[in-house]
Amino acid sequence: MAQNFRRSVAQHREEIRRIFASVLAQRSGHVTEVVSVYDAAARRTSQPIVAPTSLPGFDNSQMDGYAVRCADFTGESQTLQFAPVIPAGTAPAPLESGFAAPIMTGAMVPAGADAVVPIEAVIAATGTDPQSFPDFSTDDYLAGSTVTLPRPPAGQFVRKAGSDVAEGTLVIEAGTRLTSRHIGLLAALGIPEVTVERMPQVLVLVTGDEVKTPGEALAPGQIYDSNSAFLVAALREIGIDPVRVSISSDTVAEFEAHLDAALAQYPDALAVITTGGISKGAFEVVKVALEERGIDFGSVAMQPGGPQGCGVLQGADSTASTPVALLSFPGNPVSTAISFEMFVRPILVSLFTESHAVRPRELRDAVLRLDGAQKFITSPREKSQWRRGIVSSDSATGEKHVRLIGSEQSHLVFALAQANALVSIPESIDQVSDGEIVKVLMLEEG
Ligand SMILES: Nc1nc2c(c(=O)[nH]1)N[C@H]1C(S)=C(S)[C@@H](COP(=O)(O)OP(=O)(O)OC[C@H]3O[C@@H](n4cnc5c(N)ncnc54)[C@H](O)[C@@H]3O)O[C@H]1N2
Ligand code: MOO
Repeated sequence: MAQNFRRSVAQHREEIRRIFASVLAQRSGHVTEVVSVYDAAARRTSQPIVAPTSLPGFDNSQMDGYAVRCADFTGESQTLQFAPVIPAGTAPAPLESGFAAPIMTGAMVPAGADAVVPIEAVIAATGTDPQSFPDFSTDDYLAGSTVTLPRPPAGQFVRKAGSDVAEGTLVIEAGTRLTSRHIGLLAALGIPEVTVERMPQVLVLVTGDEVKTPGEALAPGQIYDSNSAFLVAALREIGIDPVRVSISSDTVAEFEAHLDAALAQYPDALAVITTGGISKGAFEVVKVALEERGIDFGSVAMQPGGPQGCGVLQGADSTASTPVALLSFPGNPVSTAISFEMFVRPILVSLFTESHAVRPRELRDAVLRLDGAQKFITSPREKSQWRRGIVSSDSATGEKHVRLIGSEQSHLVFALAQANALVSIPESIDQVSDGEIVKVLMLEEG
């Protein structure tokens, strides 16, 4: 039976955590997918990766210089004839005794050569610049020219095949979260694709007769849908795979049709987030449709974002073959954004990502700086209020200050976009004065 709850933010967050845990517990293992190495950063490998080749793949030069045979050196230096130049990316002929082959960094060391003498070490012959190579545009330099080089230790500046990775080495274990450094290694090994765990899919379904997609023409009374754009972007930021379902009108049948079609199309979806249609109006489509399916609606002592719904959509009541978490957020854009910060980000980050880039954000202290003559702000007692703020650091003391931007109203998308923090005014407090320390939740690192 659906319930009308009243909860604190912490209680509602725990309820949503429990919902995700129960949905996950009813799924078997990870679904995997193959992705291009270029798209694999931050993904978790589902198979061990073994080097298909050695790195380097062939002996190559670490320096621009001359490939030589050490055995040719009878004294501390040796004058040698020019062999043809070896640019990177070519397969050289074996180096004959008595010759030195000009060789570029990364070029294959020819058979027979066992050291490279860098160009800087060339011993000057009268009237020559030892620091530069001859003109390779014609073969003239091959005609009887010589170069005098100091004796190198065997192996000098030769990067041996396999000295980095030997073919067959286990380079990345299953279950590794791929960093950019892993991605570079995979590409170096010539691996174009990797099998990774599929990130959970979250379906985003917004409602409202008045809500249109940017790019469409607006009739009087209509507005653009910003909630789905926000949610898709916010989910992507934490590595979740969002699916924007088309906008539903405020009719129950249409909402149900959209929901069921989306669940059928994405049978592995972990969750659905809806926005709008859950408060006290005459057309609360989401609430009406989902209460029938066992989703609870009620209020959380929070502003914005008071009206909330959550639960598990069970297969028996919908086309969902596996249980799906369902979260319903209020339609106001700032209410949706703050609901995401409170009830989605911390839970999905802790369940699915370990990257420090998306760590759950922590509350920090900042000194409230009110504008002008304003001495204090008020907040409804018994509600956790989240105001939008801009936090900056005092350049001399390093102390953090926060200035409020916009009011407490939940339609102010410009103020939200300008904010870099949410300012907490807890349930127990109904007034905060200029200069008091408040807790801030940073929306951007800094
Ligand atoms: N009599 C009462 N009225 C309202 C109450 C209340 O307690 N008593 N609560 C208010 C609060 S708080 C909120 S929040 C909203 C929640 O309403 P709904 O979730 O039912 O959302 P809607 O009515 O559908 O829309 C609210 C608001 O947001 C705009 N909206 C909706 N969807 C989008 C979207 N995708 N992108 C951008 N903006 C959207 C919509 O046009 C409305 O302006 O209820 C209050 N009312
Ligand atoms: O709670 Mo509503 O979410 O303030 O605007």
